[in-house]
Amino acid sequence: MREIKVLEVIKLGKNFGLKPILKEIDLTVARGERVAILGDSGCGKTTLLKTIAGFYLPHTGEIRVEGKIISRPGWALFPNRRHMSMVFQSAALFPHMTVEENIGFGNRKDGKVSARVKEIAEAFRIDSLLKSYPHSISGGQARRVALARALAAEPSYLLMDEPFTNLDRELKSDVMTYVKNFAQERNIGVIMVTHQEEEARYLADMVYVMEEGKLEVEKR
Ligand SMILES: Nc1ncnc2c1ncn2[C@@H]1O[C@H](COP(=O)(O)OP(=O)(O)OP(=O)(O)O)[C@@H](O)[C@H]1O
Repeated sequence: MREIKVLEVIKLGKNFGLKPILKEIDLTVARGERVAILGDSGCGKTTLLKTIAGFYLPHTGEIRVEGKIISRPGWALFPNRRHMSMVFQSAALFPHMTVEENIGFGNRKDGKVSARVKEIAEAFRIDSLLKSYPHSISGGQARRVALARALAAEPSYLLMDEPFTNLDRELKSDVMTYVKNFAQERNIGVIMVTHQEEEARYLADMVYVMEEGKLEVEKR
């Protein structure tokens, strides 16, 4: 049988307490495809990404990667076994590690990885910070380190929660172009959550809109 290289979210539901946050979400993202999700604050975008990444269990439905179930009610494959990288809204760097160690985290310390870390750090203009610790860098720099860490792992799927906020215009454009090319060249499936329509249209092949826990293809 032909291998299906696709991430499938099927009728996914998630509650916090009694409140339904995600309602029967269906979403398919193939390797090499880029999807953006637009939506107002509080509609459930972060909850969806964290459920796909394996940090939350769904209440209904399931998530499959290449045909295999990775999340269903009562069971989820560990986040670090999913070949996914998640860029959190808060950057979430490891405070006791240098920028270089943060970016290289999760990779074997071979020459290939250090060359990749160096290349990404240069592209994101954080190469002068490699020996610094997260407490001594700015919010925009921390966000670029978080993005660099996610790319350096060369995931099959990249999940990004508002990844380009805090970056000035010129830098944002360079970083977005680099992420887009990186994903394209390596056949990485991307799901990005954002409030910015411009970012969504630039990065993604397909834009969805989320409203009160429901996901629909954007109607233009
Ligand atoms: N851990 C949690 N426990 C209880 N309620 C939560 C939790 N996380 C999120 N919520 C609630 O779920 C709803 C959706 O939150 P979520 O963070 O997914 O929204 P969002 O669309 O990502 O918002 P924003 O754009 O502001 O980041 C909100 O009402 C939020 O208060």
